Amino acid sequence: MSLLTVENISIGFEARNVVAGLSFQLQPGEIACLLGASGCGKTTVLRAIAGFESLRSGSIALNGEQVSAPDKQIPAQLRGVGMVFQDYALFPHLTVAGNVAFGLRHLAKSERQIRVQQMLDMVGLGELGQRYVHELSGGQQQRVALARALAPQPRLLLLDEPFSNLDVELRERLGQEVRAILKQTGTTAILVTHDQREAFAVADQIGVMSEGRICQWGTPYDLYHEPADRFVANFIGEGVLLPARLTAPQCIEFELGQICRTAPVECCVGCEMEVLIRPDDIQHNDASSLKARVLAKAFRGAQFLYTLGLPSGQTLLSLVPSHHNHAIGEDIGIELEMDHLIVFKK
Ligand SMILES: Nc1ncnc2c1ncn2[C@@H]1O[C@H](COP(=O)(O)OP(=O)(O)OP(=O)(O)O)[C@@H](O)[C@H]1O
Repeated sequence: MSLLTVENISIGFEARNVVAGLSFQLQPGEIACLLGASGCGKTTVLRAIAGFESLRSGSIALNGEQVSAPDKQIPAQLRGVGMVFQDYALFPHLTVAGNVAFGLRHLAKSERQIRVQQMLDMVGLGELGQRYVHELSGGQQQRVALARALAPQPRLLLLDEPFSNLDVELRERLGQEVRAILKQTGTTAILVTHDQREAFAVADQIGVMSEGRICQWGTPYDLYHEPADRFVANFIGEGVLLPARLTAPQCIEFELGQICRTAPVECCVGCEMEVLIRPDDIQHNDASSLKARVLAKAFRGAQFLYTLGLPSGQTLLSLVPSHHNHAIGEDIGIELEMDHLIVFKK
């Protein structure tokens, strides 16, 4: 049985619907992410699952038990759902251990102390239980918030932009750490974020959201390599869409040449389409007769991300090992190496 079933929910404020007919399911132990631009309704969905927003239509069930429907709302404190907020919402007047113990008042003192220490050890703060929150770094505070939310062993953990106050590098590292902790404890969780690197680091399944709907639900790999539409293709990863045409039942021709493979759209010979070219589809090869001009370059450590101009005026992106350091304005040889063919009908 699914741990969480969100079925066709709509949520609105006054005349406006901000979530419209949204559905998804989570299996026990699964980590999902709702990913989307600011204002698309991610937090509203999370709040509805927690029990803080009412539904206009649809239903939410936890372990098969309906907890939300238009005429029903089980109170938040009875749902067994934990939350980690963007600002951590830690209590400044309590020690780290006091914060983690907050949701454990139902346990006997000795049992509570053992659980608090286990949680702090798990998040790598075993020695810091007696510190106060202001004596910790942002990353340490984030871990206290996680330990506090996990301590009562919620059946579902909701994380609302939990890394947004941290710098980019720390975000990715903590994202991986949080994933490891959730997996270790078998916790089912939903992360809400607008940052796809964070989503990729943490989630098993991602729902890409736009205007209160889920456009595509899938693994990070599938979203990147098999985006369902132009919106997801543009939102996930980098890339450009180039004009193309079907020249034979299984051959697509465009400015960089011809690819003969079954196109993942129904289309007649002669039909116009667009092909998605990711930076990793374009290999640098000095010996290639296909040339493109370096228009811009961004150093990414091991690689450069080159923006390349084609003779038609179209631009491309290419990830090239950074020992190939070419100047802006230089023409370089490129070749196409595509494992995944992604096309959209015009
Ligand atoms: N209590 C409320 N009253 C009226 N409108 C609201 C309320 N809460 C949210 N909204 C509106 O609903 C829409 C979705 O908000 P929500 O916070 O769910 O988006 P989000 O995707 O989480 O955005 P962000 O990443 O900026 O937090 C926004 O347009 C927001 O202004």
